[in-house]
Amino acid sequence: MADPDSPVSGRSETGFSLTTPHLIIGEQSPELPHEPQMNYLDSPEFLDNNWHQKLGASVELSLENGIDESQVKNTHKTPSVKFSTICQTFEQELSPEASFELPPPPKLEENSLEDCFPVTSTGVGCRNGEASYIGDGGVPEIEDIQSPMDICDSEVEGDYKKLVKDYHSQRKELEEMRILLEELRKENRAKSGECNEAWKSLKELQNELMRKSMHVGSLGQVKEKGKWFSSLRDLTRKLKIMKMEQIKLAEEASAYKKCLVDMKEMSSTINFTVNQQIDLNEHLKAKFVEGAKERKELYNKVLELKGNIRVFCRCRPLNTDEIAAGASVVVDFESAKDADVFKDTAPFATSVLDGYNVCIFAYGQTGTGKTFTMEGTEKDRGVNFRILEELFHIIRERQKLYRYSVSVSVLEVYNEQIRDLLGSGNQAGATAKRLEIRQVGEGIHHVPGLVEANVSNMSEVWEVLKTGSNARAVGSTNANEHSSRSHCIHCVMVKGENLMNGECIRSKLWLVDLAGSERIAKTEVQGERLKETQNINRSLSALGDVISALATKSPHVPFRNSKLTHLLQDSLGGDSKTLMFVQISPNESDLGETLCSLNFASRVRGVELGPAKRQLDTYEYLRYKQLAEKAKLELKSKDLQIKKLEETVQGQEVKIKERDFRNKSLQEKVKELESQLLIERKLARQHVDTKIAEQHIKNQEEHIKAPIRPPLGSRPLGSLKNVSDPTTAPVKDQENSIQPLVEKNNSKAQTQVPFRPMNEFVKYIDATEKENNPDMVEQSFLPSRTGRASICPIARRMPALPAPRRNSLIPLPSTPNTTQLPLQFLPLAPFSADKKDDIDDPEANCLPRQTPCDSPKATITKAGSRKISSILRRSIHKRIQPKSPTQHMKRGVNVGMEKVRLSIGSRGRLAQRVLLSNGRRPGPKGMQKQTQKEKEKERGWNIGTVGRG
Ligand SMILES: Nc1ncnc2c1ncn2[C@@H]1O[C@H](COP(=O)(O)OP(=O)(O)OP(=O)(O)O)[C@@H](O)[C@H]1O
Repeated sequence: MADPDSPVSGRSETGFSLTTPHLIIGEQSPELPHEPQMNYLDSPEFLDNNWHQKLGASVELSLENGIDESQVKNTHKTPSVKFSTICQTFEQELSPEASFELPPPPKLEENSLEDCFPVTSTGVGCRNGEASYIGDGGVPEIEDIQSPMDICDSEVEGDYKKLVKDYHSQRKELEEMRILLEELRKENRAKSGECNEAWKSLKELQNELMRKSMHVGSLGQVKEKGKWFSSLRDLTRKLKIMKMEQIKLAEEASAYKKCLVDMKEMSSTINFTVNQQIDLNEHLKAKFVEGAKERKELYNKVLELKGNIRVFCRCRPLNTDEIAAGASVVVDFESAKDADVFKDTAPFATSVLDGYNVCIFAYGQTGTGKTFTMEGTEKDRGVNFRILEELFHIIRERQKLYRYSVSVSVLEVYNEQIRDLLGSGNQAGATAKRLEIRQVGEGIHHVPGLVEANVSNMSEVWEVLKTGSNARAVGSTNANEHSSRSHCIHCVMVKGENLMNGECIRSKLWLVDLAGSERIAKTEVQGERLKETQNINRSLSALGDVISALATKSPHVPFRNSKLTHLLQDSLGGDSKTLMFVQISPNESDLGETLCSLNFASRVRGVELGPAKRQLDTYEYLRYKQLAEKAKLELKSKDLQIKKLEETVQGQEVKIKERDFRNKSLQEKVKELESQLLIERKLARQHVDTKIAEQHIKNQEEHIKAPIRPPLGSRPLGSLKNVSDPTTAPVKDQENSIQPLVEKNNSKAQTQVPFRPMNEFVKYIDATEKENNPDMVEQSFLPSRTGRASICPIARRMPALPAPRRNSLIPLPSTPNTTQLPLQFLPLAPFSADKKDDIDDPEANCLPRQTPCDSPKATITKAGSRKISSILRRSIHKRIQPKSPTQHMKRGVNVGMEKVRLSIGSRGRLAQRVLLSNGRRPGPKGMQKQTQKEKEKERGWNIGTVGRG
């Protein structure tokens, strides 16, 4: 509703309202003289004069945009409605809400004629030159007038009668005019009601149009379309990234596949070759092992046949002292002269390297040559050197098949004490370290802290042997005596590994130079020497006991009865080989000792140790077993790694397949979205095109069907006779009424406003690329695509601003741009009741002459107005959305239809409303923030309120 305080809407001088349909009262009031040369404002002739160009402003009316109040204030003049001063002059300021009602005619005074026409000599005249109503009773009839003979002559009488006659005629005409005026009032009331109804309907139409527009906008889903495009771009970008990743993964997978195939081929080839070699080696190994085993068995069988405890008796020759003393030789055997003792000793070296424990010791009386046999001299090497030499010789021979390590320890047992001859305690002044025997395993005894000198060649062996011999001599002032009262033991420890089958052995070679076995009674020693002799005899007796136990296969062997037997436990048992040298003296004086030694040798010789047992190195065996298990675990881990690698490759392949599937699904989704978008767009275009085409057709039909209502008030009161003349008046009026203004103007509109078909716009927006390209904004058709028309009474030429893109299909606000509008849509000229002012005003000549109210063509106008009203009602009831503006005029009532601008071609961008009237371009948010009052003003009617400036 209009603001009642507004001077325009509340107290409009024209009686028009911004929000209500208005009535236009023609310029020709009854008292105005008829000027045939003046044209009506809305006549085609007048329009041809381009009078609107002289007008200062025009306002375009539409439902969506009203006229700014300030603009209305400044740009129009509101005429007042005036009727003839003869009849009545009034200025009625009509309220915008109230219907247009003419004020009631003034009551005629019955006696006014007498006042107006006093019976004087001057006759009837007008007061102040204005006509007055004369009552019926106050007007004398011609017959009733008495001729004043004294004051009037015949000439005056004639004038008087003529005046009376004119008075009567004018009185009749006045009555007719009153009747006509009453009819017009009634018709005015009816039209006002219709206009109100039409206004209400138009408001409903406006709301409906807004809903439709919003619906169309929602159909387009313009906002969502932007989101869709952004989502499409994101999806496209993600798709590209995923495609790149897919390509990389595919390349990696193919490389993995190739590598895997190559690796498989290589591994299969290598495995085949390795398997072949393994089979061959296994075959050779088996053969070799069988051969070696056979050799060992045969060799061991030979040794067994010879006896595991072999006893050699060696008799030294008489020395120079004995020869000088004339000692006799009691021992005589041919082999005693054979010095080649070591020939049968060398095979024990092979047994040591094969893993057998060997014990070689020399037993005999003091000075019989035990040390000479075991150690020898530099020119004549003893058993120790020779057997070690033989040992390293065999090692060299077996170096391709076996790997050996040899270490040598030198110790002595003196008075039942073990002494390390290679240790630091053997130096002068040093305290000898006491060593103990420990059993570290089943049948394995070890002396903790005993120095083990690693040797790899005979020079090293010789150095070790020499060191031990020197250490043994340091401990006594008399080296010969000391050596006779202690057991000197060389322990050669051999560790061997069979390189073919990994078999390891750990064996010992005991080389023992025993103390002299003299009888105590013979030596008659006392004190410390007796103690030494007792210890020596005890140890030798223990050795005899052990050998006796072994010979009798006693379950208990007393190895621990002495340090000597305890040390030699590993090599005196049934698992070892033993060689004993029995040293005897050939001197007759030593015969008893020689017999004792031979008896002892006889007992040892009779011992059957049984088959020897190989000393396998269980430690190395366990170690290699652990290594084998570790290798198996590593092999399993490698297999697991290979399996994991294969699983990884398979997983990558699965991922690639999943990504391929995902890419395909995304591509299909993108295609679906694009197709859906195109369909939505086409539907929106078709909908809008259909609406536009329907509205255009209906508007054309309405313009064709709507007859023009003859203007009212085109004649003065005095021209009533022309009305009565049916032969002349209709001819002239026919010129204005035959061709409706709307129709004429519509023909011009068709030439001036070529409504472009929407297909022209659609062809620019079909390309999807242009949708996404913001730079591709339509340019050429934007100013003309508006297709807007105005029903404003006055148009003003304004340069057309380039229409920006729209965000929606919401109808745009109106614009005063009328450069391309058809003339029937141009605003009407303002009505001015003041004729003088209008005449003086040069622009007033351009104003239309409205149909006077007293026009004899009132009946025709009424019929035309009824037709227009019926059309209007039908159009309202049909709720047609008027796109093209229409103009309906009926007896000064100018009913304008809103125009709707529908613009399409957002092409994927948010459309924007275009406000051409004031250059504003409010966005959707700005439009929403408008107050209801402003919306009503903008969407309201503003007919006749513009262009007056
Ligand atoms: N077969 C032999 N040929 C020549 N000389 C020998 C032989 N055997 C021993 N002799 C000489 O006999 C002497 C004594 O020898 P030897 O020291 O080896 O005897 P022994 O038994 O070790 O004495 P002891 O018990 O005191 O150690 C040495 O001078 C040595 O040269």
